[in-house]
Amino acid sequence: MIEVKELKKRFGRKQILNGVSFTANKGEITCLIGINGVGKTTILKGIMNLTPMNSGQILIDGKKLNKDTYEKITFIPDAITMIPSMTIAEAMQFMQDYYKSWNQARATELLSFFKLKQEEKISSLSKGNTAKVNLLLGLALDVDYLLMDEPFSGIDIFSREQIADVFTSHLVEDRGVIITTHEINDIEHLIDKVVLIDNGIVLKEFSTEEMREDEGKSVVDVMREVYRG
Ligand SMILES: Nc1ncnc2c1ncn2[C@@H]1O[C@H](COP(=O)(O)OP(=O)(O)OP(=O)(O)O)[C@@H](O)[C@H]1O
Repeated sequence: MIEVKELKKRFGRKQILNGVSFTANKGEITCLIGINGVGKTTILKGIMNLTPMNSGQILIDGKKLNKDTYEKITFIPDAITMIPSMTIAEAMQFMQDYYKSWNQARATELLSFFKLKQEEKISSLSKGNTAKVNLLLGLALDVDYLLMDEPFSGIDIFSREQIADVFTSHLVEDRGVIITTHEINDIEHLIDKVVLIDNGIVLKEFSTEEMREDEGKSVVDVMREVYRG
């Protein structure tokens, strides 16, 4: 389980996070939602220690962040970080050389799942295929937790559907996923839990199934209530 406790973060005079707490379980997809600039990416970077927090605590399976906990998590940013002149095969080789946790069998499976050709250069890929390669490079690592920043951003509906399908496949399996997205409609049926961030705090944290069954509301219904009052 990832436990985020009372995270606070200021950029200059702007207090972005003001005591954010939530948990994300293994085997579940937890979705961070909130309007632009509310601090969703900052939270993911805080969990990875890429952005130092002013205060708060993060526990991974009960342990504070350390070298071993880092090997359990990977962060998939919203844009590919590979050199554009590389082919997909070269990018995969780079990951294999760099990460002990690289799982070549899973990478090969993801290539065919996303119908990608490994001889293609990253610079010549469509936006949708670039997003898929970006996901492939993260998903092929044998880690327990995946943090994904806006994996659906700026891509067409068919690519979005294909990317959504990976979440219900064994390629995500029993891993814990924290995802940020604006395309909630596409993935509402996949999400187990929602953490709604507003004004630097967690306004609501709920199970999508309980919300549907107990209150008959979708995630979008809850968002409308919160943002339109
Ligand atoms: N390195 C930085 N220096 C200064 N301000 C920053 C920095 N990183 C983020 N911010 C500010 O912190 C706020 C939160 O940014 P963040 O990217 O976490 O929001 P977000 O919820 O992910 O937004 P979006 O939905 O647009 O992706 C924004 O106002 C942003 O401008």
